Amino acid sequence: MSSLVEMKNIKKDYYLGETRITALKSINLSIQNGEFVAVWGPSGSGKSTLCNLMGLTDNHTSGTLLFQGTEVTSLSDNQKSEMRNQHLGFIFQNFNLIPVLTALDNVTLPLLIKGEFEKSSINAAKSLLFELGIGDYFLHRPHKLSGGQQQRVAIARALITAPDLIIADEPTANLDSENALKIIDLMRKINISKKTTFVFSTHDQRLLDRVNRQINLQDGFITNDSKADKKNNDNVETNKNTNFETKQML
Ligand SMILES: Nc1ncnc2c1ncn2[C@@H]1O[C@H](COP(=O)(O)OP(=O)(O)OP(=O)(O)O)[C@@H](O)[C@H]1O
Repeated sequence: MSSLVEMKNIKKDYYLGETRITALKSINLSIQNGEFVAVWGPSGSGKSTLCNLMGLTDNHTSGTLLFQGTEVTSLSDNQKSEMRNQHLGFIFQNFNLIPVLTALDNVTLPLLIKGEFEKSSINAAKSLLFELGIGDYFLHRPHKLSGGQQQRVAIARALITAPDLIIADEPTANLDSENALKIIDLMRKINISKKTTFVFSTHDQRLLDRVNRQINLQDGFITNDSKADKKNNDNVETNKNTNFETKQML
């Protein structure tokens, strides 16, 4: 079976006028279904660029990028949008919830965009919000929610279409360290229980013991790509049956 994402000799250049900035230099990696991966590195090392390429929201300059075995450069913009809608979910550091919509409407929207029926979409969104511990807040607009609560709504929105891969670019950057750990733990529980693959970027080394694989970036190169030992994973696996009801901790 093919990898979820495969990058071979990926390079990404940006241009500022005449000046070329090479953000990624010869990246080789593959992401398998079910992995929980942190991309870690200092500011400017290329984490967001890598997330954007994996999320099919930007184009690489050279090399080969396969998503579920399909060469991405062979796809039209419409086909890429379709692939994003069908297979990918996104979580952002600023949460990016629509301010005029309630938590419930924010989570329902991706299903309506996909053409699902309104009633079943609302029911699915509501039940997911309860599953993630924020059901009591479903009629709140984002500004009435804490950062941790907003990020939970954003996680629900990313998850509602049952994507194969969720890309989270610095999902904890705007959270205090306690809530940052809770959000990563929530993502890990979803990863285990729903088998959703996660790739998230961070510059926070304290989050790395929560992952089963870390990819370190420095100046556009992968300097380390390591998987956690089995023991570490087993510790997380033992939490498999805990539910997501952690609202008292938010
Ligand atoms: N749109 C752009 N135009 C020009 N240069 C860019 C652009 N986006 C990123 N860069 C440059 O590419 C390099 C990698 O940037 P990137 O945002 O991917 O790094 P990062 O590790 O995510 O950084 P941060 O943690 O600060 O977000 C940096 O030198 C950055 O200045």
